Amino acid sequence: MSLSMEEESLLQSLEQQRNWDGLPMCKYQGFWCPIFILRPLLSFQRNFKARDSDIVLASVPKSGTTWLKALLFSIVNRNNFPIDQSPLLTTNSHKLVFSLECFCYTKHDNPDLENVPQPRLFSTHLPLQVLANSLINSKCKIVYICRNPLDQFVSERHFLLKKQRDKPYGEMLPLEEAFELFCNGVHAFGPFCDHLLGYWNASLENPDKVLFLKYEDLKRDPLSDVKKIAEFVGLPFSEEEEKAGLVGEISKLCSFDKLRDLEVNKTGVHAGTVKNKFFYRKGDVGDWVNHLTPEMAERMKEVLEAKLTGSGLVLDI
Ligand SMILES: Nc1ncnc2c1ncn2[C@@H]1O[C@H](COP(=O)(O)OS(=O)(=O)O)[C@@H](OP(=O)(O)O)[C@H]1O
Repeated sequence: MSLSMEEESLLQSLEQQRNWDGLPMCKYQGFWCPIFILRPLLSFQRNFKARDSDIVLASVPKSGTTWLKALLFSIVNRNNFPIDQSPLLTTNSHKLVFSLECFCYTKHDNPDLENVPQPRLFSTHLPLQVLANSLINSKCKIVYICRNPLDQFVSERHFLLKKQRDKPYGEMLPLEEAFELFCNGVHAFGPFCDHLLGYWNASLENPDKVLFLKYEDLKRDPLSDVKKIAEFVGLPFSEEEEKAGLVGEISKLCSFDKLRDLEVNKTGVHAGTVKNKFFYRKGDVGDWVNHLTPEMAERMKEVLEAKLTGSGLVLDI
């Protein structure tokens, strides 16, 4: 759908810049919004009606979204499907948990979301400050995941390079230039520090509303985070479930190796354009050392110190 005249004139009033792969972006309410998201975002802000039972997964791209979608779906639906018949075995998690701005609101201004199975699971890469008021004011839950920004940057760059081979927007910037833009917060849905801080502060102010997770913790001890997520969304594992090993089974089903090796994730395509296999690369913590210099890591440490000091948020880099 194209922009209305009003939206077009809003766009013309906004600062614009290209992402590292040439994708056009505009600065809307403090964040770098890919322009193709602007209309869906405005529709979402205007029309989304949250339910108290909704669960929304939020993240900066490449922070563990695909993984957390699989975990959340499995936790919430554990009484609907036995593990060996999970829809995840034949369907990519992006098709089981819909993105609000990249899917639900892309074709319709006011899509019918009434029939999404209860509790409705959605995802978003949007920063907290632009979420629909209805979502903020309801009792719905937000599960946020963040990641070491160096790993996230490397992951995003690889993803864009692969995507670009299929559908180029323009020239891909050299690594150093892309990194400098990233450090300055210029990337899709950035600045990442503001994104993190928005949800981090909300999780401190209202821990029943926002659960703040780290990719690295999830890697280190998935069982503990799976239990934490279940409790947070009001579906704690019973003693019997724990004894039966269900927490471990869900973690194993959603593990990187298991999901990457499924036929659907080796050959399928997401939203008609992105190959599912692009969502599974290495799934490692600390892979940035193979791609970035110690000087780049130092630069990132300075950025984090300047932005996060005093917030209580510490990222392991
Ligand atoms: N199950 C599981 N376990 C651990 N890690 C996983 C898993 N699934 C995907 N990944 C890794 O997550 C990175 C992709 O991030 P996102 O899923 O947030 O991407 S997206 O925003 O949805 O496009 C990307 O990280 P990198 O490998 O570092 O590129 C994926 O490989």
